[in-house]
Amino acid sequence: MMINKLQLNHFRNVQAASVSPAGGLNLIYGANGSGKTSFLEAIWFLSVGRSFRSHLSQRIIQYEQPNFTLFAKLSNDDKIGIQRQRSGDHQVRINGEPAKRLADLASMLPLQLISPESFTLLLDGPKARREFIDWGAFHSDPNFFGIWSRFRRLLKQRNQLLRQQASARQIAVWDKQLVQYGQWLTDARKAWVNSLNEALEGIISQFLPDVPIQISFSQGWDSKTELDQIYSSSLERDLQLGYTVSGPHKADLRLRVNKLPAQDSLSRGQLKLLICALKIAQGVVLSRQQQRQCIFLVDDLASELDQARRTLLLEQLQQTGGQVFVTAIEPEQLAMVPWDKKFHVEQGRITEQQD
Ligand SMILES: Nc1ncnc2c1ncn2[C@@H]1O[C@H](COP(=O)(O)OP(=O)(O)OP(=O)(O)O)[C@@H](O)[C@H]1O
Repeated sequence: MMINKLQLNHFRNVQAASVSPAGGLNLIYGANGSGKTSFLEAIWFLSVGRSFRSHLSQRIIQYEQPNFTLFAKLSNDDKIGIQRQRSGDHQVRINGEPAKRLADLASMLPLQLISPESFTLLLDGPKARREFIDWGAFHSDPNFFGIWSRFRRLLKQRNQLLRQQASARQIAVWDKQLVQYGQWLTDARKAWVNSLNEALEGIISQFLPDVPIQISFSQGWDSKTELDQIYSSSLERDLQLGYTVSGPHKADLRLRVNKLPAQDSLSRGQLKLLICALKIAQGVVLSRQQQRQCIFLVDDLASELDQARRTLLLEQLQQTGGQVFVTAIEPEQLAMVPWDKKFHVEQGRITEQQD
């Protein structure tokens, strides 16, 4: 999937912009504070329905404006429109009709973002890595979202019962369904991680050839024990604590170098390369399994990477065959690949540059 046309109105410092990006490599360049990240943020918003920088959508509306509007026309002619009011009201339209759920946007526009915020994938707790695995499982199976949502609701209900000190019999009623959905989720996650590992091998051998990285899936409970036994055997402890300690909601992706957590062993540049490898692998698996291309947004590609690694990263992104948006301060920083289109951003004005 790619974006053929993108329009932004009153989005951060962009008053109005209409661009037709290339299907391949797009460079977005301009000085600090010109609006490059805002451009990527707008694309992200169209897929996820929120920002990757601020939890408050009001902050994204251009100062003194009542709302912002985003519109994208995709390569299959689908259209996505989002308008957000300062009051908090918002409208999301897909092909002119109100969208039923935000997940529909995500499945229309699979995206991977590589930005300074992406370091949370390795530096923060397991939540970000779980979301990372679930991105793949979500795109690989249309049933994933429904089952994942039901699992979360059931877990919430179980935790509520635990806090209310409900009887074991009452809780067991919920556990039966929780086990069913939880096991399904876990199998879907395992399958995705297996495919991801295959794709990762090749990419990591290029990005970090001398670093022995081990990647393993941790399902969230002792793998030698069945999930129903986990829920029943830990019931007493769960009741004492008032929440469910183990289960698929604790799943994680473990990344180790010489048996140590990757974040404790790798340099900042190596961590960035590992994150890039993980994100590119997501797109590679998606296109292998679903014959769908993922869009890559790369904010400040040049930072923390030497010239050789910048070239390698750009080449790998290009090889995915997906649409790529990369930001840089100066185009000379990334002159090693032929850009399909270049856009200059200056004080929120976005203009396509001809060579
Ligand atoms: N709601 C808003 N209304 C108007 N301007 C805003 C709003 N929010 C942020 N800005 C401004 O928009 C500009 C664009 O920020 P952005 O982060 O997109 O720049 P950038 O080109 O990525 O910069 P850098 O190279 O420093 O990362 C900044 O100058 C910021 O102060």
